[in-house]
Amino acid sequence: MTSTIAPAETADTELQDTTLLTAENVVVEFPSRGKKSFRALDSVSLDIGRSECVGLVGGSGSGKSTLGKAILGLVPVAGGRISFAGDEITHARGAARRRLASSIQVVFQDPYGSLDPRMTVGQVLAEPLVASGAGKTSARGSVAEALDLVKLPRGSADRYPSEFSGGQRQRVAIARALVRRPRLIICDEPVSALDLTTQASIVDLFIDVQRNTGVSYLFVSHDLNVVRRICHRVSVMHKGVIVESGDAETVTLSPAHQYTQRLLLASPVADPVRQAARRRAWAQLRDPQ
Ligand SMILES: Nc1ncnc2c1ncn2[C@@H]1O[C@H](COP(=O)(O)OP(=O)(O)OP(=O)(O)O)[C@@H](O)[C@H]1O
Repeated sequence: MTSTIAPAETADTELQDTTLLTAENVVVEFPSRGKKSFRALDSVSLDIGRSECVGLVGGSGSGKSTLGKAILGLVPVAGGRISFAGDEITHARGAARRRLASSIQVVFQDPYGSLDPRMTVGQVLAEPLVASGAGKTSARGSVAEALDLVKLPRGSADRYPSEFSGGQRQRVAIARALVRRPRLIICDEPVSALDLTTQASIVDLFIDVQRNTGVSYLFVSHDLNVVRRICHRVSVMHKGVIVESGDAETVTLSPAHQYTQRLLLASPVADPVRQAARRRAWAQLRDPQ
């Protein structure tokens, strides 16, 4: 499907640079009662190219969401540097952060909790546009384009979130992220709350949206099978540190780090390729090089 929603304009100076986001040695610490502060991110480095999907996998509490929040300016960064489209945004606040809000969007795990039940889908989607000064006609056009992109009928704009299934609500949440034409979407476990069939259709949707708009994703997940399907590259986090990075196929099927091998063994297995990868992971854990 071809959409009229194009990626946001790029400045001439950026055209040579294919990197959209860079995190260098990022440190995030949280206060910890009675002890010295708890380091949730310890010198984390990662980059995301234009139109690229980079996966961030790891177990619960490994720091995946914290990196997303650091990029969004939702937690203070105690060390290191984050740049977006050539500009440093590590400590961006106020007007600078508000300008970034149209370029960096987020889709959360919970399609039930993330939509206001009192607003129609059209109102949910138009709200950020109207708040940033768009006229009603232009907002209506952008809402229709966003609904097209997520393959929901345009008539969905007049309905309430409660009238939709979990997968359809996640489509609405993706449309809300797209409506301001972002260049990067932080997808924080966006399919984890969905059943397997719906998961597959939403992953396919993310892939289609990327093809149609050129948007980049930081795709946070604990599921190696999901990131192998959608991501170009993957980084693996454990206890606030990136322990392994590489192309998605290699990291998810032939991981080098013991922690990733354990994640692979913990993931459900259905097809022969994954079964072979699991056998290799078992062999490596038993007999490390
Ligand atoms: N605001 C906060 N205050 C104190 N500790 C926090 C805060 N936010 C996160 N943490 C801690 O930082 C660590 C990393 O949390 P984070 O939510 O980034 O993990 P995660 O990998 O996204 O886990 P999950 O998959 O369970 O969401 C955890 O130990 C968590 O308890």
